Amino acid sequence: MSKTERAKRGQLSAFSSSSLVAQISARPPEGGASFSSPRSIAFPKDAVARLSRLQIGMLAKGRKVGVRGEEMAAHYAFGPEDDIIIKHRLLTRTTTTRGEPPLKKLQKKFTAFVLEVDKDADNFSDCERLYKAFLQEMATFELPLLKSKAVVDANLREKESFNELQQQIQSQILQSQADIEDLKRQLEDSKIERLHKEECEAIRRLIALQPPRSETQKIISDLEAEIASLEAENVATSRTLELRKKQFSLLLHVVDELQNNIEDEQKSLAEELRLALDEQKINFLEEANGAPVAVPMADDSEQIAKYFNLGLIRPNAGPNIRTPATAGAALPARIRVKSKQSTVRSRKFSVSALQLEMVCFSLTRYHSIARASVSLPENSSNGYAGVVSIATSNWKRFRGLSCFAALANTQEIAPTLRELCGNRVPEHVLKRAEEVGFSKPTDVQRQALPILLAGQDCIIHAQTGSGKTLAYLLLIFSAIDSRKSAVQALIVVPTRELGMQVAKVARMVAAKPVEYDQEQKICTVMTILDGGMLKRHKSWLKAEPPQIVVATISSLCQMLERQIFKLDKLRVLVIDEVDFMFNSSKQVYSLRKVLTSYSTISNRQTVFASASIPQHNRFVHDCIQQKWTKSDVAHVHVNPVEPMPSRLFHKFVVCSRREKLPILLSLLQIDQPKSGIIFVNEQSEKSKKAGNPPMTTSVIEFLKTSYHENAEILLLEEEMNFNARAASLTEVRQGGCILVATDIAGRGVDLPETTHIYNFNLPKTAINYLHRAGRTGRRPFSDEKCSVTTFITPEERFVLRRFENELMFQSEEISLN
Ligand SMILES: Nc1ncnc2c1ncn2[C@@H]1O[C@H](COP(=O)(O)OP(=O)(O)OP(=O)(O)O)[C@@H](O)[C@H]1O
Repeated sequence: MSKTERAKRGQLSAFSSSSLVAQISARPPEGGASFSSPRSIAFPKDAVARLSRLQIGMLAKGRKVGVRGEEMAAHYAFGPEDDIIIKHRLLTRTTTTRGEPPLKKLQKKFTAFVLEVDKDADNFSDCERLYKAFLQEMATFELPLLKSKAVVDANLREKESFNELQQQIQSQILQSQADIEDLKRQLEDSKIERLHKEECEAIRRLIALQPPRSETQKIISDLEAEIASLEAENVATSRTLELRKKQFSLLLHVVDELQNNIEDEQKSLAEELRLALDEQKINFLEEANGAPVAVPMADDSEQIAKYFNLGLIRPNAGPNIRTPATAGAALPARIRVKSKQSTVRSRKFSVSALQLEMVCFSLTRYHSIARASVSLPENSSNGYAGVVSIATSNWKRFRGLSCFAALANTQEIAPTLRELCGNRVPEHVLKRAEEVGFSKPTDVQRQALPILLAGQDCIIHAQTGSGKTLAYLLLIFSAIDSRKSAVQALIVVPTRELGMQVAKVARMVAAKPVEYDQEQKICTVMTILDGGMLKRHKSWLKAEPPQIVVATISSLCQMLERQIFKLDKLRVLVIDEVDFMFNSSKQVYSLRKVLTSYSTISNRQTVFASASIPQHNRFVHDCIQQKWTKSDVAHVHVNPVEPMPSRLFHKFVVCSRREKLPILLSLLQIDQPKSGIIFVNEQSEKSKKAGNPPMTTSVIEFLKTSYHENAEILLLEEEMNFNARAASLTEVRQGGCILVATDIAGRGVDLPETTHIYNFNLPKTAINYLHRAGRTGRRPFSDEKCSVTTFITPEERFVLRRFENELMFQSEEISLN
């Protein structure tokens, strides 16, 4: 389409059919032009006269057209929408053979007419002709407009009936939906009814199987009688037991006294003997000057008689050395058996010179060892003041010798942590451990470290607060290479709190000691704990993987599943609080995966640790069977007859539930604990649903309003967020706080300042009691007495008694009246 055509169309489009009709019908202004066109047509002044004739004729025609236009407009009375439709149709529809839209054609005729009028010539007849042609063209519009109007009317009517139909359908749909809902409800009801009927039938059948009521009542009354008699028997047995206990302790006391008397007597006789011997040998020893001393072999009947009288020698059994106090001052000593095959050394003992001599004497006298000697060097360079040397062709003969056994009864000199670790643990770690006060090993460290450092898998089973963490950390430091950036040790813990604590100890021991000049790459420790910062860990692991990872099982598995890191370089895997992890249905699946799928026993050393491993023999068997550990796994069970630290003093208060809070307050006021933990059971689901506040809240609120001593009251429970929990623990570590906590603080958390534990609710199991109680008495070499007080209702007494039997402790009832 050309520009001019588009312009024309634009002009025409500004012309609606109605406006055209209106324009045509408009009266001409007085004395002005008789026709108005889309563009205002200005007649030149000199042409007015010439046109006057034409004007008169046109005026008449114009009026005619105008009247006609008004009639049409009135007849059709189109609205603006119709106007648009008609305009569109008139502009676009082509009805003529020349293919022009009607309006364009009409406009052309109108334009031709106007131009003719505009001509400066006597062309009235042309104007007349063109005017008629224009009117004729206009007449052709009448029929299409009527048709359109009819179509529009029909459409409108159709639309209305359609709307009506739609409304009807809509209401029918709504009705049907309501019917469907009704039917559904009926179906559900009938299903429930059927289920109830089936249940009723099953119950009826079950009831039919039961014996008659009278028979059951008889059985119940028989059982009640039996229980009553058992209870009576139990009471009688308890009384007898109490009596026996008292008798036994009296007996022990008497025996102790007797033993003391005997020892005093022996001491003075031994002193006498020593003086006599000294006198006999003084010259000989002086000559020897540190060289091996020959023990008299011939004619020693007098000596034997003396030793025998002193009770130091039993015939055919060798020397009976019972305590280091039996003779003279104690010296560090050792027995050395030298043979062709090898040299065997005994442990280090604390014995006196006289005892060593007696060992030699015994060996030569009773075991026919020709070459037995004792050396007593003046200055001991090797740390031993005396060594019994036995030269023999077959040392195995001496293994079961009573003198070894006898020396074993003497007080053994405990090795230091450094001696235990030897050169397996890096020097900077040992130095740092000593710097923070870990120089003497605890029992569990003494027993477990040789096994761990020899590379054996191990189950460390020892009392709470006994130092298991340091034992496995020392193994880790011995096994990893701090120059290699790879996860070489993994410690899995059950809670975030324990994870944070283990990581803290690991970082503390890994740090560079003060005054340590040597260049040393310190190994890094990462914690992956629940609710932790996955993104930060990802980039850390990507940039430079840490050597040690401390993780809770769920977070760890998340990372392993997403392959954020792998355990292909793992050398040590530690599972702390292992019994808890295996007992938790949420954790056990992931734990098994870590033990068997993500890493294998052949590539790593596996360590399990806990203060409570119920059915430990079964557990050891499972470890081997399920391939969680190698088959030579060692079970280091320290102090199995005393599962709890002996310096805990157990007490209990019997009271009703309502009395608990005031009694707790009175106890706190009496005990005045520097630092204490009040353990409260977690809120049950039933209580939560009933909308009751948790017990922790009640205790906290009560203490905050009633306990006015100089101690802050803090809270630790699962519902708190990670940061709030960490903040509570940090504050409690500083001391001077009373912590109200659920069992979340019961496992592994190390708060050495804690002196008092209060079980506001009786723990659910004996194991829970053990771990709660174990939050106190956590200074390995301290004698400080700590107390555990449990609040029980009268009905709970038998449960506490069961705990006492299971955990082998005794608790004392206290009364505040
Ligand atoms: N050799 C040591 N010398 C001095 N203190 C030690 C030694 N070993 C550990 N400790 C301290 O003993 C306390 C208890 O140690 P740890 O937390 O390892 O006990 P645990 O056996 O793991 O107890 P739990 O079973 O309750 O977790 C800690 O405060 C620790 O610093």
